[in-house]
Formats: sequence, C-alpha cells, structure tokens
Amino acid sequence: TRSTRPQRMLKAVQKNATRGDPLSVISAIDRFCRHSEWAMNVGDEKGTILDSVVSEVNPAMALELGTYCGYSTVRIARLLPPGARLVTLEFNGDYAAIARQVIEWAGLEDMVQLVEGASGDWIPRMKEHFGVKTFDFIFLDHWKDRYLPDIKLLEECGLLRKGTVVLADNVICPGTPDYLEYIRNSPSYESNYFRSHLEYTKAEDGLEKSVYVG
Ligand SMILES: Nc1ncnc2c1ncn2CCOCCNC(=O)c1cc(-c2ccc(F)cc2)cc(O)c1O
Ligand SMILES: [Mg+2]
Repeated sequence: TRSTRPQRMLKAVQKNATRGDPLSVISAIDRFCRHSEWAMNVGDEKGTILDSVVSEVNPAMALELGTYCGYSTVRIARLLPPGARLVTLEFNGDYAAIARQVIEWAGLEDMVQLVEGASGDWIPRMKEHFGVKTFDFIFLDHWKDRYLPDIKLLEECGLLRKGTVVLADNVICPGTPDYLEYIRNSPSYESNYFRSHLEYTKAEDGLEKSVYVG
C-alpha cells in the first residue's frame, strides 16, 4: 500500500539530515514541506518565534500538546538546558511512531518523553506519572477545539505557576476563537499575539503567547 506523508517525511530526514544534528533535521523537514508535500508542522517562520520564546523562558520542564512528526519537538528540545525535560503528547499512534524516529535522528531522545494518548486523559496524570510539579513552558498545537478545555484542565490540576508561558499555534488558521476569547479576557493571563503566516503558505496565522499570573 502507498506510504503515508509522515513516512515520506521521515525518509526525507533519514536521506538529507545528519544523525545527531537537530538543525539539519529541521531544515530537511522544511525543505520537504516547501518543495514536496505541505504538512502541518509549525514551520520555519513561526518556528523562529517559537525558538525566541523557548530561549527567553529557558524551561526546565516543558509540555507540548500535539507532537505530529516531532518537528516542533526537535525545535524546542534542542534549546533546552542540560537536565531539562520536554513531555510531548500525541493522540495518533502512527504520528507518534514517526515522531519517535525523527526525535532519535536528531539525537534528542534523552530530553523528550513522548506519550501516546489524549490530552484530556493525560493532563490529570502528569504529576503522579511524570513527577511533574509545574510546567515552565507549554506549546499548544493539537486539536484546535481542545486548547480551551485543556488550558482550564491544566489550571485545575495545578500544573501552572506564576510566570508559566503558554504559546498557542494556529490561533488564526485553522483558528481557536473560544481559546483566544478566554485567554485575552482572563485576569489570570497577560497575552500577546505574534502575527505570522500558516506554515509554508502566505495565509495569515500567528502564535498567542500568554503568561499565567495566577
Ligand atoms: N494529545 C492529543 N490530544 C488530543 N488531540 C490530539 C493530541 N495530539 C494530536 N491530536 C490530534 C490533532 O493533532 C493535529 C492538530 N493540528 C492541526 O490540526 C493543525 C492543522 C493545520 C491546518 C490544516 C489544514 C489547513 F488547511 C490549514 C491548517 C495547521 C496546523 O499548524 C495544525 O497544528
Ligand atoms: Mg499547528
């Protein structure tokens, strides 16, 4: 049977990127998505905004919801300080299998814990299962209608602290209107919108950066 797009993306990484070199993995995926097949990675333009926020926060404990093929996982993990950890959740088992191999090709498997499952099921188990106290940085990139319920769940489970930074992808395209309405009007967050474009296209999209103030 025909291969899947994630499988073809992984082949492009194994062919064009150097083992243990995260930047070569990132550029191999960006080249594949620009010149072969579009895919829903955060991409290079929004990726530089992601990089600057991660570098500013310098998180010891980070969470990503929506791994897909591991592109943003690699972008985040390569910037983490020694001993830091990134927990990334992926619902789709096929995507998770590809992401594991992409993360390994980049040589970042020691900093990343990839968990297969739904965010709604796993968020309540973060403390006891991963020994997480609170997260310093959270990247939202999963189902767009899960951003709002999941940020509320993260609050309820005590996984946010004063200063936790939440960065949300796709707040314009596909769009997360209910999340934006909540986070921009909540006294518990200070929010800023970083205007950009939908990965590998000219369509508008952007990232919403929100700092939890408790
Ligand atoms: N742990 C978890 N718990 C629950 N659910 C989970 C989960 N892990 C994964 N999932 C399932 C959802 O995963 C993929 C979510 N991402 C997107 O859908 C996405 C779509 C576009 C896009 C597509 C088509 C267009 F025309 C224009 C834009 C662009 C993006 O940048 C996107 O990120
Ligand atoms: Mg996205």
